[in-house]
Amino acid sequence: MATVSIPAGTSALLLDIEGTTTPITFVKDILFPYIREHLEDYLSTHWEEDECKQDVHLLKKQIEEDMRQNRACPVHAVDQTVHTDEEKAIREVVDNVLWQMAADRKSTALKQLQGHMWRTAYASGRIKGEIYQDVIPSIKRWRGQGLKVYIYSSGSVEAQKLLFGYSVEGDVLELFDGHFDTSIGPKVDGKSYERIAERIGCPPEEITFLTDVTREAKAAEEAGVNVLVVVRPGNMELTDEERAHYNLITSFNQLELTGRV
Ligand SMILES: CSCCC(=O)C(=O)COP(=O)(O)O
Ligand SMILES: [Mg+2]
Repeated sequence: MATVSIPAGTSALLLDIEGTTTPITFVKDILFPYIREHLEDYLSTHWEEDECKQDVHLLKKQIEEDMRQNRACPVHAVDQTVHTDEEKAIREVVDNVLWQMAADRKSTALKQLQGHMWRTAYASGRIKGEIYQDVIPSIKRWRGQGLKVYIYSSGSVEAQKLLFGYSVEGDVLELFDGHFDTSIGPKVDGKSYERIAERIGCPPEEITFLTDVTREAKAAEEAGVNVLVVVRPGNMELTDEERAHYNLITSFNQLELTGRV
C-alpha cells in the first residue's frame, strides 16, 4: 500500500463521514431506511413538542427557499401555530421529506430532523455507527503526533455525535476536537472551509480535508485547504481527470505525516 504524505505544516485533519470514515451502505441501507420506516409515526408522536415544531418550521423555510429558486418540490404549508388538520399536515411533511431523501438532498432542515429521529435507534442499540477498521487507529496515531481532528459532514452535528458515540468501536467521541455540519455552509462551497478554518483558528493551508466527493474536494481546494480523495468500496467512480488531479487513498493507514515522529 503506497504511502501518501500530508504536508509538514498540517495541524488539523477534517474528515467527511459517508464514504470516508463510514461505508455508504451504512447510510443508504440502515440509516435512511430507518427514517422512511418511522417518519410518519415519529411526527405523530412528537408533533406537539417544541423540537419537532422547529424541525417542521425549518422544513417549511427550505420549501420557501426551493420555491424562490423555482425548484419543483412537494409543498407543505403547515403552520403549527394555527389550527390545521393534523393528519393532512403530517402527510404533507412526510411527502416533502421523502422527496428530499429520494433526491439525496443535503438540506440542513432534512438533516436536522433525521438526527433527531436516529436518537432512539442508537440509544436502544438497534443501530450502531459503522466505522472502517483503519479509521480509529489512524486518528489515535495522528492525535499522538499533535494533530487536531475534526468532522465535517452533511449529517447534523447531533447525527455525527450519535454515530461516533454509539459506534461499533464504542464511544469514540473523545477523539474529535470538534464537529461541523451544513449550518456552517454547504460542503460544495469554498466559503464553508474558510469559515471552518476561522472557527478552529488555523489557516486553511494547515488543514487537510478527506472526502469521497470531488465537488467537496474542489470547494476545499478553492479555499486553500489541502485535499485527499478517499476511495472506498461503493464510492462514486472517479473520472480519469479526477484520478490524475487528486491524491487518492483507499485507507487512512496510507497517510504519513512528513517531518513528524
Ligand atoms: C453522519 S449522519 C448520516 C449521514 C448523512 O446523513 C449524510 O448526509 C452524510 O454526508 P457526508 O457529508 O458525511 O458524506
Ligand atoms: Mg461523503
